[in-house]
Amino acid sequence: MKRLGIIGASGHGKVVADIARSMGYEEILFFDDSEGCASCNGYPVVGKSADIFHFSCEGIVAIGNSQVRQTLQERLEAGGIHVPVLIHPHAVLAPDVTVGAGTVIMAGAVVNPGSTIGKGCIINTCASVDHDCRIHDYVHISVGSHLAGTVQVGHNTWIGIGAVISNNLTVCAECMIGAGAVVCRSIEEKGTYVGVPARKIK
Ligand SMILES: CC(=O)SCCNC(=O)CCNC(=O)[C@H](O)C(C)(C)COP(=O)(O)OP(=O)(O)OC[C@H]1O[C@@H](n2cnc3c(N)ncnc32)[C@H](O)[C@@H]1OP(=O)(O)O
Repeated sequence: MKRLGIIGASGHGKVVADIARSMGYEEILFFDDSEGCASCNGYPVVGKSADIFHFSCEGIVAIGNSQVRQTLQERLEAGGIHVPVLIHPHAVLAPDVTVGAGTVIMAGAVVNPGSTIGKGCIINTCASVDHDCRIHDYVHISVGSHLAGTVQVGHNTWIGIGAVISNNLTVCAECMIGAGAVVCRSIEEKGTYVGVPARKIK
């Protein structure tokens, strides 16, 4: 039986569970460290994150915070739990695209030829990653954001909802690109960037 443990009984967790169900997982169990959380979208919450090691299942982390996601995914991998890649059947990926363990690709997302997606990433609903992009580990490309061709996004960076990154640019590690921002120049210093064109605010 295909059985998946999802750490994080949140809104994001619900979407991850739905993708897993559509990929043929027959049993889905949630694990969450908050108190008093019994179920998530009809699936049972059966314990805290550390309890997953007592169950015979694959495991994935459905937590938006990239540092927490990385810590927990590394714990799963070190504990010998298989961390799958989840891709919604209505996402479109070119055949040569490589995707790292623990990455989740939502419905309507498109990833074009020559691109690589690292570990523990979220390529959210209707986001697009065009040709020859390099998305490093634990990046989140939010709902409806668009990366043109040959864009690099560094480790742990979060591209906000509806943001746009123009072609041939790099966004370095540990950045937050705000909702609706348009990045027209490479970003080489970590921080929070918003607006059109995107400028650093923090
Ligand atoms: C399925 C899903 O839900 S996926 C998740 C999608 N969610 C997102 O993408 C969230 C993106 N988050 C944002 O855009 C946030 O506003 C952030 C992270 C950029 C900034 O948040 P904070 O650090 O809390 O900044 P704060 O709200 O204090 O704003 C600071 C200033 O920047 C401005 N600002 C904040 N965000 C933006 C933005 N996206 N575009 C333009 N200006 C912005 C604010 O108006 C404020 O300006 P002021 O000082 O003149 O009043």
